[in-house]
Amino acid sequence: MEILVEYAILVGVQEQNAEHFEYEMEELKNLAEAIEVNVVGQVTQNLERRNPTHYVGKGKIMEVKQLYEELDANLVIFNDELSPSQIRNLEQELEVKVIDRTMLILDIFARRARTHEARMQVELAQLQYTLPRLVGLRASLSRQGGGTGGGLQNKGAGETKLELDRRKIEDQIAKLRKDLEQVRDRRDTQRKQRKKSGIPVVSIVGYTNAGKSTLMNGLLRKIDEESAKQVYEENMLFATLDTSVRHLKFADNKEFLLTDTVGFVSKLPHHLVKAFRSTLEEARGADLLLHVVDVSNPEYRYMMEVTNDTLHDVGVENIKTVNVYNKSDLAGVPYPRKMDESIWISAKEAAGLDELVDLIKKRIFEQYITCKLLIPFDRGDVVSYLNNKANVKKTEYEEDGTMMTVEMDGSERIKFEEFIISH
Ligand SMILES: Nc1nc2c(ncn2[C@@H]2O[C@H](COP(=O)(O)OP(=O)(O)OP(=O)(O)O)[C@@H](O)[C@H]2O)c(=O)[nH]1
Repeated sequence: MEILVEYAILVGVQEQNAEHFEYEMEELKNLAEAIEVNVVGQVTQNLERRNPTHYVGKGKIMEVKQLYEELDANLVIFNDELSPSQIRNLEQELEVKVIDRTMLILDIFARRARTHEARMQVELAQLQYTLPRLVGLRASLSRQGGGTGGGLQNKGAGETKLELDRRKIEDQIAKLRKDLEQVRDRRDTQRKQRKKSGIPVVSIVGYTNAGKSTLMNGLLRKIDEESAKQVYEENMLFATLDTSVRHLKFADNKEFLLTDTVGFVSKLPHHLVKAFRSTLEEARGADLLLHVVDVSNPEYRYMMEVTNDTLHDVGVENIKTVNVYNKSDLAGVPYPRKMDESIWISAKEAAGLDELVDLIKKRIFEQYITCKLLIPFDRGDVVSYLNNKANVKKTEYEEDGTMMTVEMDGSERIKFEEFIISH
Protein backbone atom coordinates (compact mmCIF):
# COMPACT_ATOMS: atom_id res chain seq x y z
CA MET A 1 0.00 0.00 0.00
CA GLU A 2 2.87 2.38 -0.77
CA ILE A 3 1.60 5.92 -1.25
CA LEU A 4 3.32 7.57 -4.17
CA VAL A 5 1.37 10.81 -4.31
CA GLU A 6 2.96 14.08 -3.44
CA TYR A 7 0.53 16.97 -2.98
CA ALA A 8 -2.21 16.59 -0.42
CA ILE A 9 -5.15 18.41 1.10
CA LEU A 10 -6.05 17.58 4.68
CA VAL A 11 -9.67 17.33 5.75
CA GLY A 12 -10.80 17.26 9.38
CA VAL A 13 -14.06 17.40 11.28
CA GLN A 14 -14.12 19.02 14.68
CA GLU A 15 -16.84 17.32 16.62
CA GLN A 16 -18.50 19.01 19.55
CA ASN A 17 -16.33 18.89 22.68
CA ALA A 18 -13.28 17.73 20.70
CA GLU A 19 -10.41 19.22 22.67
CA HIS A 20 -7.25 18.64 20.72
CA PHE A 21 -8.43 19.18 17.19
CA GLU A 22 -5.82 21.71 16.11
CA TYR A 23 -3.05 19.58 17.49
CA GLU A 24 -4.43 16.53 15.70
CA MET A 25 -4.45 18.38 12.38
CA GLU A 26 -0.88 19.51 12.99
CA GLU A 27 0.07 15.94 13.79
CA LEU A 28 -1.68 14.71 10.62
CA LYS A 29 0.46 17.14 8.64
CA ASN A 30 3.60 15.79 10.33
CA LEU A 31 2.50 12.24 9.61
CA ALA A 32 2.00 13.09 5.94
CA GLU A 33 5.38 14.79 5.76
CA ALA A 34 6.95 11.72 7.35
CA ILE A 35 6.26 9.90 4.08
CA GLU A 36 7.31 12.84 1.96
CA VAL A 37 3.83 14.03 1.06
CA ASN A 38 3.59 17.81 0.67
CA VAL A 39 0.57 19.25 2.39
CA VAL A 40 -0.72 22.16 0.30
CA GLY A 41 -4.10 22.90 1.85
CA GLN A 42 -6.56 22.15 4.59
CA VAL A 43 -10.33 22.10 4.96
CA THR A 44 -12.03 21.77 8.33
CA GLN A 45 -15.62 21.70 9.49
CA ASN A 46 -17.37 21.93 12.84
CA LEU A 47 -20.05 19.31 13.12
CA GLU A 48 -22.01 17.79 15.95
CA ARG A 49 -20.79 14.47 14.64
CA ARG A 50 -19.04 13.22 11.55
CA ASN A 51 -21.28 12.62 8.57
CA PRO A 52 -21.85 8.85 8.27
CA THR A 53 -21.94 8.81 4.47
CA HIS A 54 -19.41 11.46 3.46
CA TYR A 55 -17.51 12.29 6.68
CA VAL A 56 -18.04 16.03 6.00
CA GLY A 57 -21.24 17.76 4.93
CA LYS A 58 -22.23 17.72 1.23
CA GLY A 59 -21.37 21.38 0.71
CA LYS A 60 -17.91 20.89 2.17
CA ILE A 61 -17.14 18.20 -0.37
CA MET A 62 -17.48 20.76 -3.13
CA GLU A 63 -15.12 23.04 -1.23
CA VAL A 64 -12.56 20.25 -0.98
CA LYS A 65 -12.91 19.53 -4.69
CA GLN A 66 -12.45 23.15 -5.62
CA LEU A 67 -9.43 23.52 -3.42
CA TYR A 68 -7.53 20.53 -4.73
CA GLU A 69 -8.27 21.56 -8.31
CA GLU A 70 -7.07 25.07 -7.55
CA LEU A 71 -3.92 23.85 -5.82
CA ASP A 72 -3.33 21.00 -8.23
CA ALA A 73 -3.30 18.44 -5.42
CA ASN A 74 -3.68 14.74 -6.12
CA LEU A 75 -4.48 13.27 -2.73
CA VAL A 76 -6.99 13.98 0.03
CA ILE A 77 -6.17 12.82 3.55
CA PHE A 78 -8.92 12.56 6.18
CA ASN A 79 -8.15 13.01 9.85
CA ASP A 80 -10.21 10.02 11.03
CA GLU A 81 -10.62 6.41 10.03
CA LEU A 82 -13.17 6.20 7.21
CA SER A 83 -15.69 3.41 6.93
CA PRO A 84 -15.75 1.31 3.73
CA SER A 85 -18.84 3.17 2.45
CA GLN A 86 -17.39 6.59 3.28
CA ILE A 87 -14.30 5.75 1.23
CA ARG A 88 -16.45 4.60 -1.68
CA ASN A 89 -18.70 7.66 -1.56
CA LEU A 90 -15.85 10.13 -1.24
CA GLU A 91 -14.00 8.43 -4.06
CA GLN A 92 -17.03 8.86 -6.31
CA GLU A 93 -17.67 12.47 -5.39
CA LEU A 94 -14.11 13.69 -5.39
CA GLU A 95 -12.61 11.59 -8.18
CA VAL A 96 -9.25 11.75 -6.52
CA LYS A 97 -7.24 9.39 -4.37
CA VAL A 98 -8.59 9.32 -0.83
CA ILE A 99 -6.81 8.01 2.25
CA ASP A 100 -7.45 8.28 5.98
CA ARG A 101 -5.37 8.67 9.10
CA THR A 102 -5.15 4.93 9.61
CA MET A 103 -3.79 4.23 6.14
CA LEU A 104 -1.25 6.97 6.63
CA ILE A 105 -0.04 5.55 9.93
CA LEU A 106 0.02 2.04 8.48
CA ASP A 107 2.13 3.28 5.62
CA ILE A 108 4.62 4.91 7.99
CA PHE A 109 4.78 1.78 10.10
CA ALA A 110 5.37 -0.33 6.99
CA ARG A 111 8.30 1.84 5.97
CA ARG A 112 9.85 1.86 9.41
CA ALA A 113 9.41 -1.81 10.33
CA ARG A 114 12.78 -3.46 10.49
CA THR A 115 12.46 -6.88 12.09
CA HIS A 116 10.58 -9.80 10.64
CA GLU A 117 8.07 -9.56 13.51
CA ALA A 118 7.39 -5.86 13.00
CA ARG A 119 6.89 -6.43 9.28
CA MET A 120 4.42 -9.23 9.95
CA GLN A 121 2.52 -7.07 12.44
CA VAL A 122 2.21 -4.20 9.99
CA GLU A 123 1.21 -6.45 7.12
CA LEU A 124 -1.50 -8.06 9.24
CA ALA A 125 -2.87 -4.67 10.26
CA GLN A 126 -2.82 -3.48 6.64
CA LEU A 127 -4.67 -6.53 5.38
CA GLN A 128 -7.27 -6.35 8.14
CA TYR A 129 -7.84 -2.73 7.26
CA THR A 130 -7.98 -3.43 3.53
CA LEU A 131 -10.33 -6.42 3.50
CA PRO A 132 -13.64 -4.62 4.14
CA ARG A 133 -12.55 -1.66 2.00
CA LEU A 134 -11.42 -3.61 -1.00
CA VAL A 135 -13.93 -2.07 -3.41
CA GLY A 136 -13.26 1.57 -2.55
CA LEU A 137 -9.51 1.07 -2.31
CA ARG A 138 -9.36 -0.80 -5.64
CA ALA A 139 -10.89 2.19 -7.31
CA SER A 140 -8.41 4.43 -5.54
CA LEU A 141 -5.43 2.28 -6.42
CA SER A 142 -6.38 1.83 -10.05
CA ARG A 143 -6.81 5.60 -10.28
CA GLN A 144 -3.14 5.68 -9.33
CA GLY A 145 -2.45 3.34 -12.24
CA GLY A 146 -1.03 0.66 -9.99
CA GLY A 147 -1.69 -1.38 -6.90
CA THR A 148 -3.77 -4.51 -6.56
CA GLY A 149 -6.78 -3.15 -8.39
CA GLY A 150 -5.89 -3.13 -12.06
CA GLY A 151 -8.57 -1.88 -14.43
CA LEU A 152 -12.14 -2.95 -13.82
CA GLN A 153 -13.10 -3.52 -17.45
CA ASN A 154 -16.46 -5.09 -16.92
CA LYS A 155 -18.52 -5.82 -13.88
CA GLY A 156 -18.38 -9.62 -14.11
CA ALA A 157 -14.62 -9.84 -14.47
CA GLY A 158 -14.23 -7.22 -11.75
CA GLU A 159 -16.29 -9.19 -9.31
CA THR A 160 -14.40 -12.42 -9.92
CA LYS A 161 -11.12 -10.63 -9.45
CA LEU A 162 -12.45 -9.06 -6.28
CA GLU A 163 -13.45 -12.43 -4.89
CA LEU A 164 -10.00 -13.80 -5.68
CA ASP A 165 -8.31 -10.86 -4.00
CA ARG A 166 -10.51 -11.32 -0.98
CA ARG A 167 -9.63 -15.00 -0.70
CA LYS A 168 -5.93 -14.31 -1.05
CA ILE A 169 -6.09 -11.69 1.66
CA GLU A 170 -8.02 -13.96 4.01
CA ASP A 171 -5.47 -16.75 3.56
CA GLN A 172 -2.59 -14.40 4.18
CA ILE A 173 -4.29 -13.02 7.32
CA ALA A 174 -4.70 -16.55 8.68
CA LYS A 175 -1.05 -17.35 7.98
CA LEU A 176 0.24 -14.16 9.60
CA ARG A 177 -1.94 -14.72 12.65
CA LYS A 178 -0.47 -18.18 13.11
CA ASP A 179 3.11 -17.02 12.64
CA LEU A 180 2.63 -14.13 15.04
CA GLU A 181 1.11 -16.43 17.62
CA GLN A 182 4.36 -18.40 17.56
CA VAL A 183 6.42 -15.24 17.96
CA ARG A 184 4.23 -14.27 20.87
CA ASP A 185 4.82 -17.61 22.58
CA ARG A 186 8.55 -17.19 22.08
CA ARG A 187 8.44 -13.74 23.62
CA ASP A 188 6.49 -15.10 26.56
CA THR A 189 9.13 -17.73 27.18
CA GLN A 190 11.89 -15.14 26.93
CA ARG A 191 10.06 -12.87 29.36
CA LYS A 192 9.66 -15.71 31.84
CA GLN A 193 13.35 -16.57 31.56
CA ARG A 194 14.22 -12.95 32.24
CA LYS A 195 11.95 -12.95 35.28
CA LYS A 196 13.68 -16.09 36.52
CA SER A 197 17.08 -14.44 36.23
CA GLY A 198 15.86 -12.07 38.92
CA ILE A 199 17.25 -9.05 37.06
CA PRO A 200 14.74 -6.20 37.18
CA VAL A 201 13.29 -4.95 33.91
CA VAL A 202 12.93 -1.25 33.12
CA SER A 203 10.80 -0.38 30.08
CA ILE A 204 10.98 2.88 28.17
CA VAL A 205 7.56 4.00 26.92
CA GLY A 206 6.31 7.27 25.45
CA TYR A 207 4.78 9.21 22.62
CA THR A 208 6.40 9.06 19.23
CA ASN A 209 9.41 11.37 18.87
CA ALA A 210 9.65 11.95 22.64
CA GLY A 211 13.30 10.88 22.63
CA LYS A 212 13.10 7.23 23.75
CA SER A 213 15.88 5.96 21.47
CA THR A 214 18.09 8.95 22.28
CA LEU A 215 17.63 8.23 25.98
CA MET A 216 18.32 4.53 25.58
CA ASN A 217 21.51 5.26 23.66
CA GLY A 218 22.53 7.89 26.22
CA LEU A 219 22.13 5.42 29.07
CA LEU A 220 24.02 2.71 27.22
CA ARG A 221 26.82 5.09 26.36
CA LYS A 222 27.12 5.99 30.00
CA ILE A 223 27.51 2.36 30.99
CA ASP A 224 30.02 1.39 28.42
CA GLU A 225 31.36 3.90 25.92
CA GLU A 226 32.85 1.14 23.86
CA SER A 227 30.20 -1.50 23.56
CA ALA A 228 27.02 0.56 23.63
CA LYS A 229 25.12 -0.51 20.55
CA GLN A 230 23.25 2.17 18.74
CA VAL A 231 19.50 1.93 18.79
CA TYR A 232 18.07 3.51 15.69
CA GLU A 233 17.48 7.16 16.47
CA GLU A 234 16.28 9.76 14.07
CA ASN A 235 14.05 12.75 13.86
CA MET A 236 11.30 10.88 12.16
CA LEU A 237 8.08 9.58 13.52
CA PHE A 238 8.08 5.98 14.64
CA ALA A 239 11.75 5.35 14.06
CA THR A 240 11.28 2.65 16.67
CA LEU A 241 8.99 -0.22 15.84
CA ASP A 242 10.72 -3.07 17.54
CA THR A 243 11.61 -3.66 21.11
CA SER A 244 15.16 -4.22 21.99
CA VAL A 245 16.46 -5.42 25.32
CA ARG A 246 19.78 -4.27 26.74
CA HIS A 247 21.57 -5.38 29.85
CA LEU A 248 23.02 -2.63 32.04
CA LYS A 249 25.40 -3.51 34.86
CA PHE A 250 26.89 -0.85 37.10
CA ALA A 251 30.12 -0.66 39.07
CA ASP A 252 28.17 -1.41 42.27
CA ASN A 253 26.98 -4.69 40.70
CA LYS A 254 23.44 -3.41 40.43
CA GLU A 255 22.00 -4.42 37.12
CA PHE A 256 18.80 -4.14 35.17
CA LEU A 257 17.44 -4.87 31.74
CA LEU A 258 16.29 -1.92 29.66
CA THR A 259 13.65 -2.41 26.96
CA ASP A 260 12.41 0.05 24.38
CA THR A 261 8.88 -0.04 22.94
CA VAL A 262 7.05 1.40 19.96
CA GLY A 263 5.99 5.05 20.10
CA PHE A 264 2.36 6.01 20.60
CA VAL A 265 0.32 8.51 18.65
CA SER A 266 -3.12 10.03 19.11
CA LYS A 267 -5.91 8.07 17.44
CA LEU A 268 -3.60 5.11 17.09
CA PRO A 269 -5.89 2.87 15.06
CA HIS A 270 -7.11 -0.10 17.05
CA HIS A 271 -5.76 -2.50 14.40
CA LEU A 272 -2.38 -1.15 15.26
CA VAL A 273 -2.73 -1.30 18.99
CA LYS A 274 -3.76 -4.90 18.47
CA ALA A 275 -1.08 -5.63 15.93
CA PHE A 276 1.65 -4.25 18.12
CA ARG A 277 0.26 -5.87 21.21
CA SER A 278 3.16 -8.22 21.69
CA THR A 279 5.61 -5.35 21.41
CA LEU A 280 3.64 -3.21 23.81
CA GLU A 281 3.12 -6.14 26.13
CA GLU A 282 6.84 -6.14 26.68
CA ALA A 283 6.13 -3.32 29.11
CA ARG A 284 3.76 -5.56 31.04
CA GLY A 285 6.55 -7.57 32.57
CA ALA A 286 8.45 -4.45 33.64
CA ASP A 287 9.34 -3.63 37.21
CA LEU A 288 9.57 0.06 36.37
CA LEU A 289 8.37 2.21 33.47
CA LEU A 290 10.25 5.26 32.25
CA HIS A 291 7.57 7.38 30.63
CA VAL A 292 9.53 9.67 28.30
CA VAL A 293 7.77 12.95 27.54
CA ASP A 294 8.72 15.74 25.13
CA VAL A 295 8.14 18.52 27.65
CA SER A 296 8.94 21.16 25.02
CA ASN A 297 5.72 20.29 23.18
CA PRO A 298 2.82 22.44 24.39
CA GLU A 299 0.54 19.40 24.10
CA TYR A 300 2.73 17.17 26.23
CA ARG A 301 0.04 16.51 28.84
CA TYR A 302 -2.29 15.25 26.14
CA MET A 303 0.48 13.04 24.76
CA MET A 304 0.98 11.57 28.23
CA GLU A 305 -2.73 10.86 28.43
CA VAL A 306 -2.71 9.08 25.04
CA THR A 307 0.29 6.99 26.08
CA ASN A 308 -1.31 6.04 29.40
CA ASP A 309 -4.61 5.15 27.73
CA THR A 310 -2.87 2.94 25.17
CA LEU A 311 -0.87 1.18 27.87
CA HIS A 312 -4.07 0.64 29.79
CA ASP A 313 -5.64 -0.88 26.65
CA VAL A 314 -2.96 -3.55 26.41
CA GLY A 315 -3.09 -4.31 30.11
CA VAL A 316 0.00 -2.44 31.30
CA GLU A 317 -1.20 -1.26 34.68
CA ASN A 318 -0.08 -0.78 38.24
CA ILE A 319 3.59 -0.57 37.39
CA LYS A 320 5.81 1.91 39.19
CA THR A 321 6.54 4.79 36.82
CA VAL A 322 9.06 7.60 36.57
CA ASN A 323 8.00 10.48 34.32
CA VAL A 324 11.06 11.54 32.35
CA TYR A 325 10.49 15.08 31.09
CA ASN A 326 12.88 15.14 28.17
CA LYS A 327 13.96 17.97 25.82
CA SER A 328 14.09 20.30 28.82
CA ASP A 329 16.73 22.25 26.86
CA LEU A 330 13.97 23.39 24.48
CA ALA A 331 11.33 23.93 27.15
CA GLY A 332 12.91 26.72 29.17
CA VAL A 333 12.58 24.77 32.42
CA PRO A 334 15.34 24.22 34.97
CA TYR A 335 17.20 20.94 34.43
CA PRO A 336 18.52 18.52 35.47
CA ARG A 337 16.09 18.37 38.34
CA LYS A 338 14.54 15.40 40.04
CA MET A 339 11.74 14.51 42.38
CA ASP A 340 10.61 11.07 43.60
CA GLU A 341 8.57 10.20 40.54
CA SER A 342 9.64 12.79 37.97
CA ILE A 343 12.85 14.03 36.44
CA TRP A 344 13.70 16.82 33.96
CA ILE A 345 16.53 15.98 31.58
CA SER A 346 17.94 16.52 28.12
CA ALA A 347 18.79 13.18 26.55
CA LYS A 348 20.40 14.97 23.62
CA GLU A 349 22.83 16.84 25.85
CA ALA A 350 23.19 13.82 28.15
CA ALA A 351 22.16 16.17 30.98
CA GLY A 352 20.52 14.51 33.96
CA LEU A 353 21.40 10.92 33.03
CA ASP A 354 23.38 10.28 36.23
CA GLU A 355 20.45 11.59 38.23
CA LEU A 356 18.09 9.39 36.24
CA VAL A 357 20.17 6.28 36.88
CA ASP A 358 20.17 7.13 40.62
CA LEU A 359 16.41 7.52 40.55
CA ILE A 360 15.95 4.22 38.66
CA LYS A 361 18.16 2.42 41.16
CA LYS A 362 16.30 3.98 44.06
CA ARG A 363 12.96 2.88 42.66
CA ILE A 364 13.87 -0.65 41.63
CA PHE A 365 16.21 -1.52 44.45
CA GLU A 366 13.96 -0.21 47.18
CA GLN A 367 14.03 -3.57 48.87
CA TYR A 368 17.83 -3.53 49.16
CA ILE A 369 19.31 -3.73 52.60
CA THR A 370 22.78 -3.14 53.96
CA CYS A 371 24.22 -5.65 56.39
CA LYS A 372 27.47 -6.80 57.91
CA LEU A 373 28.55 -10.41 57.51
CA LEU A 374 31.33 -12.47 59.00
CA ILE A 375 32.29 -15.26 56.63
CA PRO A 376 34.62 -18.05 57.73
CA PHE A 377 37.78 -18.40 55.65
CA ASP A 378 36.70 -21.83 54.36
CA ARG A 379 33.67 -20.21 52.69
CA GLY A 380 35.46 -18.47 49.88
CA ASP A 381 32.46 -19.36 47.66
CA VAL A 382 30.25 -16.97 49.66
CA VAL A 383 32.80 -14.15 49.45
CA SER A 384 33.11 -14.51 45.71
CA TYR A 385 29.34 -14.74 45.25
CA LEU A 386 28.88 -11.47 47.14
CA ASN A 387 31.69 -9.80 45.24
CA ASN A 388 29.95 -10.67 42.01
CA LYS A 389 26.35 -10.17 42.92
CA ALA A 390 26.13 -7.55 45.66
CA ASN A 391 27.39 -4.06 46.30
CA VAL A 392 30.32 -4.64 48.62
CA LYS A 393 31.02 -1.46 50.53
CA LYS A 394 33.81 -2.66 52.80
CA THR A 395 35.93 -5.81 53.25
CA GLU A 396 38.09 -6.42 56.35
CA TYR A 397 40.06 -9.50 57.33
CA GLU A 398 39.44 -10.51 60.95
CA GLU A 399 40.93 -13.40 62.91
CA ASP A 400 37.92 -15.64 62.42
CA GLY A 401 36.92 -14.73 58.90
CA THR A 402 36.21 -12.05 56.30
CA MET A 403 34.03 -9.18 57.50
CA MET A 404 31.99 -7.65 54.67
CA THR A 405 29.61 -4.70 54.67
CA VAL A 406 27.26 -5.41 51.82
CA GLU A 407 24.21 -3.91 50.17
CA MET A 408 22.04 -6.65 48.70
CA ASP A 409 18.57 -7.62 47.65
CA GLY A 410 16.42 -8.15 50.76
CA SER A 411 15.15 -11.42 49.31
CA GLU A 412 18.71 -12.79 49.30
CA ARG A 413 19.14 -12.20 53.01
CA ILE A 414 17.76 -15.58 53.93
CA LYS A 415 20.63 -17.29 52.06
CA PHE A 416 23.23 -15.59 54.24
CA GLU A 417 21.36 -15.55 57.53
CA GLU A 418 24.05 -17.61 59.32
CA PHE A 419 26.78 -15.08 58.48
CA ILE A 420 24.92 -11.86 59.28
CA ILE A 421 26.12 -10.17 62.41
CA SER A 422 24.26 -6.86 62.09
CA HIS A 423 22.08 -4.86 59.70
N1 LIG B 1 16.58 19.30 21.71
C1 LIG B 1 16.46 18.02 22.05
N2 LIG B 1 16.18 17.10 21.10
C2 LIG B 1 16.07 15.81 21.47
C3 LIG B 1 16.24 15.40 22.83
N3 LIG B 1 16.05 14.07 22.88
C4 LIG B 1 15.77 13.66 21.62
N4 LIG B 1 15.80 14.70 20.76
C5 LIG B 1 15.55 14.65 19.30
O1 LIG B 1 14.21 14.27 19.08
C6 LIG B 1 14.11 13.45 17.91
C7 LIG B 1 13.41 12.15 18.23
O2 LIG B 1 14.19 11.37 19.08
P1 LIG B 1 14.09 9.78 19.16
O3 LIG B 1 15.03 9.34 20.24
O4 LIG B 1 14.23 9.18 17.82
O5 LIG B 1 12.55 9.61 19.63
P2 LIG B 1 11.67 8.29 19.87
O6 LIG B 1 10.83 8.57 21.06
O7 LIG B 1 12.56 7.09 19.96
O8 LIG B 1 10.77 8.27 18.57
P3 LIG B 1 9.83 7.11 17.91
O9 LIG B 1 10.76 6.08 17.36
O10 LIG B 1 9.09 7.86 16.89
O11 LIG B 1 8.93 6.56 18.96
C8 LIG B 1 15.56 13.30 17.41
O12 LIG B 1 15.79 14.26 16.41
C9 LIG B 1 16.41 13.58 18.63
O13 LIG B 1 17.69 14.07 18.30
C10 LIG B 1 16.54 16.41 23.81
O14 LIG B 1 16.69 16.16 25.01
N5 LIG B 1 16.62 17.69 23.35
